[in-house]
Amino acid sequence: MQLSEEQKYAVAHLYGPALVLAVPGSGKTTVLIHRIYNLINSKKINPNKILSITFSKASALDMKRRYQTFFHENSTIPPFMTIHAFCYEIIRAHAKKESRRYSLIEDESANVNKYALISSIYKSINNNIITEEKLENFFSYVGYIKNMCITPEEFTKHKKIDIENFIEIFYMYEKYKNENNYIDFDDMLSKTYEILTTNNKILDYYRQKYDFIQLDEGQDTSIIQLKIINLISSPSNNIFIVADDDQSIYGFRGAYPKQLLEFNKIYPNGSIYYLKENYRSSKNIVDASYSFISKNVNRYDKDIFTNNPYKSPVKILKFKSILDQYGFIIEDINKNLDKSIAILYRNNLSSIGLIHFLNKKNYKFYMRDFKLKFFNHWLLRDIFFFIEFAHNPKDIHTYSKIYYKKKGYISKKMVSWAYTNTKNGNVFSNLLSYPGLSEFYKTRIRELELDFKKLCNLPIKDAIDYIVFDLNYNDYIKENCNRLGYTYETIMQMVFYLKLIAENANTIDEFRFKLAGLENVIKQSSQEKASLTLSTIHGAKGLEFDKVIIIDLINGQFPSSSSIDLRNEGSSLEFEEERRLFYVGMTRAKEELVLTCYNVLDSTIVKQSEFIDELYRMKDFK
Ligand SMILES: Nc1ncnc2c1ncn2[C@@H]1O[C@H](COP(=O)(O)OP(=O)(O)OP(=O)(O)O)[C@@H](O)[C@H]1O
Repeated sequence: MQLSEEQKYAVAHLYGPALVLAVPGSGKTTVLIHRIYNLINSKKINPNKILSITFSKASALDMKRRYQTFFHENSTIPPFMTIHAFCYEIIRAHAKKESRRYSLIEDESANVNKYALISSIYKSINNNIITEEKLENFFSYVGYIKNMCITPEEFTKHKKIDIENFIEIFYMYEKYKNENNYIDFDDMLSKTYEILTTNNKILDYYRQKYDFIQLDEGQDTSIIQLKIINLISSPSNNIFIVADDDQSIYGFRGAYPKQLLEFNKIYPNGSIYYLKENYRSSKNIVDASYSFISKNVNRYDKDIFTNNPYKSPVKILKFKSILDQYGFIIEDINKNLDKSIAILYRNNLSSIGLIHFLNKKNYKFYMRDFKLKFFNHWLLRDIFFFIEFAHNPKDIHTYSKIYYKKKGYISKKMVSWAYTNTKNGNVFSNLLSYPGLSEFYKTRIRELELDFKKLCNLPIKDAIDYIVFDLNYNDYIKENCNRLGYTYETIMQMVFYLKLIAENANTIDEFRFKLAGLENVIKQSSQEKASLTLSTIHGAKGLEFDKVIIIDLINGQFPSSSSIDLRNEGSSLEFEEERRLFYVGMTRAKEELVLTCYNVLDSTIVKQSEFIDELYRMKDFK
């Protein structure tokens, strides 16, 4: 590969701080690995003295692989590490000196893990069980606080928090960890910073260990991360950062690209290099994505160009239904078997229906960063409870989990009565013997019994509809989804996927079997070597494909409903991050980019993404 003049200029940078501000596909990673090679081969620097810090484990491996393939290098490979791995090394070195041992509490299977710990602290303070969503939010807030170097009090001043007594729980969590030598991922950063600022010996050791530090994806570096890197690279300040502020997509975790804009304040003598040429994408894709991102207000304006030719126009396809969208994808994959294709989406959930379809047609795919939350979701558990109870109406235990989630006017008192007064009959006959029951209630209970008898005989797909709409589980969803951390639309999307999977399943065991099969396919797909990749856009950061299809472009999904609400209230930070995410998705494509949406999900009419409206207004995509 022949480096361009602007790339050569950056690669040749030797001493002192440097920031490379670059556009997508301009060779940031390429420059990083060439610079290492240059330092080692032309400047005879010891490879072990050049540390490259990446954002994720996957990119550390990717960069190492690219370095080896590019230079056929089998001698000493310089270190490529995530910031967390680097920090953990420092913590362990410090612990050894102090004869202490820290245990990591990230692993869910460990005896003491952060999830179990917070669940128990939450219960002791709020006398209530924390939901999975709140638990996830809790750690996301903690991550933000630690990465931004702020206090929980400062954090809650500006953020609406859905966790009761958050500050108290935060401090109890910190205290417990400190007293018992436990750390989580976020502590790796704060603890490292604490060690480096209080222990000169360790600081000096690491300053001497590395003469050059390179930082990839600088736009997603948080305040604490940059502080650590600044400390280690000082006083020589041989720090080389590559970044694109338009690709900053981890603001919710504390990424702080603004500090790049202040680079010259931190390092008045620092050099700034610009990489403006996109080598990856066709001219159509570069033009469309550039016009799109220019809508963001909070950004560096920069020139972007490509010498690549025009290829297929960017396509926007609107289907009648989500099923038509899947149909198109299958057809399209068949036509492009020789290409690398990525199907990208905003939320992990989007993959469920698609995987079901691909699996039915025996397509192999590689999947990145899937979380198996869907298969453990409360919606699924509730639906199983309903069907199981329909088959065993004597099972008061199961009934007690659903009686308040459906129509029927059954009170807690009545259920407790049925618990203790189990004659031999089913739950309904026990309920009917509740003392002083009026005719009104008796009629309702008899109706309910008939409802469950009917449910018992339905194929699973119809049973799901019957539970949601005839037994009014829908009302429970509407009233509770926000409290449980979901939009109503998301839950309805899940209901739809469950019905897709349940097709042709007549018994609950068949349904379980299908779900387990799908879960298995997903687990295996992370090991598959296939030309088709399925990924969230977050997971596809840094990658490239011949063809990219971004699916499910529905307003409320992408951009997310919370970002739209906040934008409408006057705060557009989150909305701009959604736009950057969309931009990252668009710029993964080399030759072809297809954006798809639909009118109807199940029987509900949905609205296409505002981003599609924006693109339509900018260009003629027909
Ligand atoms: N000088 C060059 N000539 C030809 N191809 C190049 C050149 N520099 C980089 N490329 C190619 O352009 C593509 C993008 O490069 P790279 O992945 O390094 O970009 P990037 O800036 O890190 O991308 P992004 O930030 O969008 O993930 C790769 O396929 C790379 O091989």
